[in-house]
Amino acid sequence: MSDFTEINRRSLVLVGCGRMGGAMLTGWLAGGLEPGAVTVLDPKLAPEWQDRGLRVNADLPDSPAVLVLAVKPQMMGDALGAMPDLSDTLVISVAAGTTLATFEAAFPGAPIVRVMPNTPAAIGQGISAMIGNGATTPAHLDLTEALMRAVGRVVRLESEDQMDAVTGLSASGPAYVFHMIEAMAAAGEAQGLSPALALELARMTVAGAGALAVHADEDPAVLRQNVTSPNGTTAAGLAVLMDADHGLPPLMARTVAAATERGRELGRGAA
Ligand SMILES: NC(=O)C1=CN([C@@H]2O[C@H](COP(=O)(O)OP(=O)(O)OC[C@H]3O[C@@H](n4cnc5c(N)ncnc54)[C@H](OP(=O)(O)O)[C@@H]3O)[C@@H](O)[C@H]2O)C=CC1
Ligand SMILES: O=C(O)[C@@H]1CCC=N1
Repeated sequence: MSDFTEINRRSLVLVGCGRMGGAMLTGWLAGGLEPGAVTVLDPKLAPEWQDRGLRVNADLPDSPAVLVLAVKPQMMGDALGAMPDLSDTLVISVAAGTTLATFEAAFPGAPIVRVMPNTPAAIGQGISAMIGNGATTPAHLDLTEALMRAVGRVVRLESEDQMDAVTGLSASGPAYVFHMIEAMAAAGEAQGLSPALALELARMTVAGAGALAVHADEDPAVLRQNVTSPNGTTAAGLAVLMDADHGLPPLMARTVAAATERGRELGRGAA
């Protein structure tokens, strides 16, 4: 259980309870956040969140401990425009792109932390990166880390400049992995397996390999070599996948670069 004493006493406001906000809220409630201490603002809140003891689309409490902004970057202007003065509240944003400077303009003098989580947070297996502005104290950063640890691991960044690359790697990354499952399953089907069997094999291969990569002492490169018998099947497959010109490395480099650049665009206010 996380120490949410301060938040339970002063409350938390969550603005936007969609895929990411909902995933985090699930972990926080499981981690000891009291439902009555949470105000959720979301005009189209999913039915699963009704009747859970949360304060839904209610007036904001006086001086909440934390305000979490989890709306799309394109909606952030509207959301910020509806916020009162919250000078004694820790503001946390999970929005891609939107910069600390944008939030500082909306909440002058407030402690603000940008966090970049990912959706495995929904099952407590997320990874979040965080960076605070100049008004954050160690206590603010510790409180943010406690919240995000309730839904997975946390790393602290040295500079906000790293945030777009983090977004392009670990926040968008689950989608790349899900697509890899889709691609592996389709490839298995092309070799004659049934769709259901191919999907089960692909899904569990990615899940098992991911778990092994986390729990094993060896680097992923060594784990890959452990699978690869000289002149065997894996070597034949990897000769295609690891091709320096047409394989996964240049494709993944372009993928993460495109996502990173999109984060920068969103930070400049692009629609
Ligand atoms: N999904 C992901 O994997 C990740 C997302 N993020 C970030 O999280 C944020 C949310 O993304 P995600 O959860 O995917 O988006 P969703 O669209 O699933 O959730 C956003 C929610 O906020 C609601 N909303 C819109 N405007 C307002 C408002 N003014 N006040 C209150 N609620 C509002 C939306 O309602 P409606 O649908 O009616 O517009 C929706 O329910 C984004 O900034 C994104 O960059 C970060 C890391 C990973
Ligand atoms: O696609 C997006 O813009 C959001 C941010 C990272 C993951 N989803």
